[in-house]
Amino acid sequence: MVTGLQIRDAIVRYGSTVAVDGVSLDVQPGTVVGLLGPSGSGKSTLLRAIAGLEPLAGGSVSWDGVDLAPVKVFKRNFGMVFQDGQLFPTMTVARNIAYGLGHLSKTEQRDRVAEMLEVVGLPGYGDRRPTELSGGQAQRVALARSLAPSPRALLLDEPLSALDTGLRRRLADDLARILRETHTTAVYVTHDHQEAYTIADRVAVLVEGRMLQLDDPEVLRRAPASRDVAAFLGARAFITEHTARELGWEGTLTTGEVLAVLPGALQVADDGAEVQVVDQGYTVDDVEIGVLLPDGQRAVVSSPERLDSPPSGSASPAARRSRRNT
Ligand SMILES: Nc1ncnc2c1ncn2[C@@H]1O[C@H](COP(=O)(O)OP(=O)(O)OP(=O)(O)O)[C@@H](O)[C@H]1O
Repeated sequence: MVTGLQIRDAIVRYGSTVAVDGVSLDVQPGTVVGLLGPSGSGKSTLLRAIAGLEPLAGGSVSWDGVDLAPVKVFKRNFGMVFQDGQLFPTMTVARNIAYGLGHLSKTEQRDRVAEMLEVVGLPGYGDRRPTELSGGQAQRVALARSLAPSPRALLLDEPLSALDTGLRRRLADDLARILRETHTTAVYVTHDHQEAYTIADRVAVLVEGRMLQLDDPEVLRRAPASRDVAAFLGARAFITEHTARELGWEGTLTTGEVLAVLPGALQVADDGAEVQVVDQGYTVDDVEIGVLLPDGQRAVVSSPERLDSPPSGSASPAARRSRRNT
């Protein structure tokens, strides 16, 4: 029997714009699928179509094999969390979380609110107003409010994007843990690769309304299905087996395959190949050293520190494979 969410050949149009162009994917119960793609790639539109907020021009959205087309938004039993949690400003945190719990008794509501505050790490915050919360706390409350009525799935649209980078990383870890511990079925929209890899069991890469690949993060990084996917994942250089071997790589490629050099794929090593260093710059995590590969392409080598005298760096390749060539 088919279980969970099924999207088949979904098409959403705004006038002449095809925002979602024939996307099919399944979300198994208790798993999280990330929708990752650049701005305007159709992520939010697909999420809204799943929620029933945008009509499909073609295809279907089903739950447990039942077509949801005739089911109204509020009857679909999906929870939603947006970039700005949209808490009711005049209600306390507790009343916000209890909002969808009208079918329970007052005592049951109180217990559920306390349980949800515990889950999102904010026990004792029930009497506060949304204005008395930090951005991160407000998003946790929004999550608690969406989870409280036990929706069959949660649809999250860039829920962390209004937060600063450090908080974002921490909350992404928390969110991943909460979704797993509560066995929540979820679709998670983001344009942040790291966030998608942290939170989602499988990640769908959307570009211009089309789904280019759906895989777990490890497979996406190791074997992007095309140059477009690899480029979106950060590859700037695509090298042949010959060049890869000059860099010390020992694998083999089949005809037509090239290696996509993803961020972090090349590292400084004493016994690596010699390459010309063209520039160096700091990132939050490490130093990025711009180098010229033997075939003249520019690539970036990650290093914990700057090279003091960089006449020739050396790079040990761990480049990732792109299955398709041009
Ligand atoms: N209400 C609308 N009316 C007309 N066109 C729209 C509307 N909403 C989105 N679009 C268009 O549909 C396409 C997909 O937009 P969508 O918001 O789904 O992308 P996205 O991947 O979520 O982008 P972002 O990451 O910037 O939020 C874009 O070309 C956008 O301009």
